[in-house]
Amino acid sequence: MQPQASPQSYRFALRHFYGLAKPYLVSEEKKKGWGLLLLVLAMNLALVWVNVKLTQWNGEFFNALQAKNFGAFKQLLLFFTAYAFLYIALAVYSQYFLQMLQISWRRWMTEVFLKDWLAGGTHYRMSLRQGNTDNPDQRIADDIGGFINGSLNLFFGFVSSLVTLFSFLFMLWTLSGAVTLMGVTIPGYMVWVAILYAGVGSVLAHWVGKPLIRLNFFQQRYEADFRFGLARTREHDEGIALYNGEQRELAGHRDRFANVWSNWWGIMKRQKLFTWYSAFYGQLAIIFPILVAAPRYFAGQIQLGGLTQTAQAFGQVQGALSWFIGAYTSIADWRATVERLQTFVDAMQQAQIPPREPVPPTPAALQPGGDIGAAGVVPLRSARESVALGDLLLLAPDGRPLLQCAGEHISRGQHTLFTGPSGSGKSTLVRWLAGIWPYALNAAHAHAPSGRTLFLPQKPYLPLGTLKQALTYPQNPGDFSAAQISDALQLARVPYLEAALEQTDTWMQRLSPGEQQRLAVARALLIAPDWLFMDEATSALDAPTERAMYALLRQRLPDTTLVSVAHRAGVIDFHVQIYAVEVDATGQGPARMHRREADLARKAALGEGGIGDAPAFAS
Ligand SMILES: Nc1ncnc2c1ncn2[C@@H]1O[C@H](COP(=O)(O)OP(=O)(O)OP(=O)(O)O)[C@@H](O)[C@H]1O
Repeated sequence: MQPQASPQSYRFALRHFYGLAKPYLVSEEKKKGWGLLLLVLAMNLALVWVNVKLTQWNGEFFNALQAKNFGAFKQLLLFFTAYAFLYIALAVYSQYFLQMLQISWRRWMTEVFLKDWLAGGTHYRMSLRQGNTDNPDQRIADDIGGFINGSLNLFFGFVSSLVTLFSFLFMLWTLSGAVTLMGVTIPGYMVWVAILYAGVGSVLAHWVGKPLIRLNFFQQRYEADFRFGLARTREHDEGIALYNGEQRELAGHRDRFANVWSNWWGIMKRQKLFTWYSAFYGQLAIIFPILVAAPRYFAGQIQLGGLTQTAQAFGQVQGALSWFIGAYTSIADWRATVERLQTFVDAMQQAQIPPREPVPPTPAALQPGGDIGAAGVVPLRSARESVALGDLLLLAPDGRPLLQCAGEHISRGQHTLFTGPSGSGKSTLVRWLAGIWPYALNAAHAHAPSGRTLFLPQKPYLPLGTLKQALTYPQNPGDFSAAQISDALQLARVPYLEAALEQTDTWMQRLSPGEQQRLAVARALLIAPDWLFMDEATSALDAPTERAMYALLRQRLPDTTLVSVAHRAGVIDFHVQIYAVEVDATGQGPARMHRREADLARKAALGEGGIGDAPAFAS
C-alpha cells in the first residue's frame, strides 16, 4: 500500500479513524476515557486563557517600565507570579492526564487487537494471505500507540490552536490600528499581515514537506522488515550454523538494511530542505511582527508595551494559523498509521472464522492462480461425535485443487491413519479439521468432531517460559498436579526433564526434535483429549520408540480417538482404519483418498519405503 495524500485519502483516514476510535469511546471504559479527554481539553483551554492574560500582562508591564511606575511594577510582578504558577500547574497536569488517557486507551485497544488476532487461528489464516498485512507485531506493538498518541496530540493541538487564534485575533485587531496604503485604509492591518504570513508559510510547507509522507511510511515498513529478519536469524541460529549459512544471512540482512539506509537518505535530504525552510520561517516570525508594527511605535502611536504586546499577539495568531506547518509531518504519520491499522483490521476480519453457510466460489478461484479469498471456507463444527469428510475438496491458497475426499468417516474410537506421498495434502486436511485452513469447497456435508481435540504437529510448539509451561501448553501448569506431570514425563521417556521443569529457556532450540516430540506425547497424556490428531508427531523418533509412544497413547488414553498422519509401517497396528492418499497421475487434478487394508498398507510400506506410495496401491 502506498499512501496518496489526496483530500479524498484524508477523508478516508478520518472515516477509518472514526471506526478505530469509536469502540473505546463507547466501551465499558467510556466514563474514564471521556472524563480524561474532557479534563485535558479543559486544561488546554485554561492554558490558552493564561497565555492571553500573560500577553496582556506583558503590555502593561513594559508600559509600567517605560513610565518608571514602581507601584504598578510591583503589583504586576505579583500578578506574574500567580499566572506563572497556574501555567506551570496546568502544563504539568494536562501532560500527566493526557498520558494517563493514552495508556488506558492503548491497554484497552491492545487487548482487543490481541484477542481478535489470536482468536480461532485468525493469525494463521492472515499469514496465508500474504501481501495484505506485513509485520502484525509492529501493528500491535507500535501502531496502536502511534494511532492513539497521534490522534490525541492532533486533536488537542487543533483545538488549542483554534481557540488561541480567535482569542489573539481579537486582541491583535484591537492593538493593530489601521494603515493607509495607496489611499485605501485597512483596519486591523496586523491581522491581515498575520493571515498572509501564515497562509504563504503553510502552502510552502505543504509543498516542501509532501514527499515526507511516503518516505516515512516506507521507513517504518523497512525498519520492521529488517527487525523481523534479525529475529528469524536468532530463532533459527542452529540451522544457520549447521548449514554455514551465515554469509547468506548476512547478505539478506544487508539487503534489508539497504532499504532502510537508502530510504533514510531520502528522508534526510527532504528533512534538510524542510528544516531550512521551517527554521527560516521560525526566525523570521520573531522579528517580522516588530518590523511591521515599528512604524506606529516610531510615529508615537503606541508605547513600548503596545509594541511588545502586538508582537506577542501577532506571534500567537501566526503560530496558531501555522499549526498546520508544525503538525504537517505528524498529520502525515498519523494518516499512514490509521491506514496501516485499518488494513490490519480488514485483514483480521477477512481471516476470521467464516460464515457457517458455504459461499459459492468465484470461477476465478478454481483456476490455478485464482484467489478464492475467504469464500467457501467452512470447517463446520458438528454436534456429532465423528469426523465426516463428504465430498470436501481442499484447495491451496492459489486455488489449486489439493485433495478430494470421498465420504470418509471416522466414528469415536475408530483410530484412523492417513498416509500418502509428501505434498499430497494430508497436513492440509488436519489443518482443515482443526478449523484453521480456510481454502475448501463442498464443505456442506463435512464436519470436524465435537468434543475436546488436541492437534500435535510434526514440530511441537513450545512457548517461551518454563519447561512446565511448555509441557502443559495450551493449558496452564496449575491445571495438573506434580504427580501427574511427573508420571507423564516418565511414561513419555523423558524423566530427566523433571529436574528442569521450573527452568526458563528457549525450549524449541534446546531440546532435540525427538525430545520435543516425546514432550508433546506427555502433553497429550496430561490433557487426555477426546480426539488426538497426530500429524507426523512421532517422525523424529526411532521406530521402536515411535511404536512405544503409540502403544502408550492407546493404553493410557482409552477414550481418545487417534487420527494420525504418518509414513512408517510401525504405526499401522495402532489404527483400525487406513486411508491412503494417491496423487493424480497427470499432476493436474487433486489427490484422492482410498481405504486400505492394514496388510496391504504394511506391504506397501515395507516394499517401497513408505506406506502411502502410490505404486504399492495401484490395482
Ligand atoms: N501456506 C501455504 N501456502 C501455499 N501452499 C501451501 C501452504 N501450505 C501447504 N501448501 C501446499 O499444499 C500442498 C499440500 O501440503 P501438505 O503439507 O498438506 O502436504 P502433506 O501431504 O502433509 O506433505 P508431507 O507428507 O510432506 O507433510 C503442498 O503442495 C504445499 O506446498
